[in-house]
Amino acid sequence: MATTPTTANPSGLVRSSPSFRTCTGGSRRCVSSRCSISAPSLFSLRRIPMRKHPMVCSSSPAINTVVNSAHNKYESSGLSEKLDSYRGTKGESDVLIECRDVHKSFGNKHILRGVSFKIRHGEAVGIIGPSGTGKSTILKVMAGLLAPDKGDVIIRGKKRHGLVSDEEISGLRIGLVFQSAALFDSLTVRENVGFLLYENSNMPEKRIEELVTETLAAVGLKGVEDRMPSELSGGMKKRVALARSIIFDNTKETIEPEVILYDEPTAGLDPIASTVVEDLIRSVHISDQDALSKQGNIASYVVVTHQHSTIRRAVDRLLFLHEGKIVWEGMTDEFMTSTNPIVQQFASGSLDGPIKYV
Ligand SMILES: Nc1ncnc2c1ncn2[C@@H]1O[C@H](COP(=O)(O)OP(=O)(O)OP(=O)(O)O)[C@@H](O)[C@H]1O
Repeated sequence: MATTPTTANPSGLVRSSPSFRTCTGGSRRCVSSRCSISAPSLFSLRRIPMRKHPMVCSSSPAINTVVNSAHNKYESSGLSEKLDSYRGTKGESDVLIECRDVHKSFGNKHILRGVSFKIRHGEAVGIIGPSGTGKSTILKVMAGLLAPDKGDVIIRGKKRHGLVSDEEISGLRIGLVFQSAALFDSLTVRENVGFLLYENSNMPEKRIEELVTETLAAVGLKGVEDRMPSELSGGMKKRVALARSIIFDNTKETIEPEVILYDEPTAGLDPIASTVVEDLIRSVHISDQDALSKQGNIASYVVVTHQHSTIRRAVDRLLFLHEGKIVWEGMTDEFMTSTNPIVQQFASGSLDGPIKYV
């Protein structure tokens, strides 16, 4: 991806639920697009030894957090509605995240130019498109790491103002799993996976340890709790990152649904390791069962990917992003037979067609 985070920037820990917040009250948030952890929150860690505290993102380039509060008309292309009627789900009650006419620029580069779509409860959605077209950017906007310059992000019917914060609308947890896995190098696998619980929950350490072991087993990893990230293969790191994103405080009275956003989860893996990760992504979804034969608890997920195998195995519906807009959307099986020239060129990998590489 264009913005691979360093291991010091655990972007995969973004959560939108107060119970999982990464920022504690009054602390200065690091607003780097790669980091959602506030320095004081890290330094106030109670249960991870001080000497092991991960380096905090030191650069915090200001992000333009101005949200145009004027009502932006939803410039629907009509595609969402077509799909809604196709799937017989016209209601709004199952929409967990909606991006409505989202625009985002970096300097004079206009990356997102009016992106609109909805993620519904139970969906497995892929975002595909040429390099540099803004796929990672839209994931960060959905996660609340970047604020749109214009347009809205609506979480379960409520507009999010600015970046994800302590005051984030409760009712939905959002996990973001970065391509690089973004594990803390100086922490063990156990500490990485249990990080947010050690920091933010009142769960006894013993219970967190058990939960970490259980969650690692759910992603097919056993006996790696005491290993350091440097002792893991690339595929194992991705599975640890996945475990970190699905672990949650199950002692709470109310457990909100969770959406996970995966940024190129199979990039850099061999075909078999890719299959393992693709199947894991499916297995933690509510429609499936994890490695412990327990029903998954992830309500919906969104995967940014370039890999055909990931599209085939892990995704039901696709959004095609090109030049900052959704130019096509459809079910996965419609992708290869689409007559849309942009889709055809992308699917075939041809140099000839509307997509120009400079
Ligand atoms: N924080 C940032 N500051 C400046 N430019 C950025 C920032 N984040 C992304 N960009 C630029 O925005 C564009 C889109 O980046 P993004 O990573 O979203 O693309 P992508 O579609 O995910 O690409 P790829 O498929 O190659 O990973 C790129 O030109 C990138 O350099």
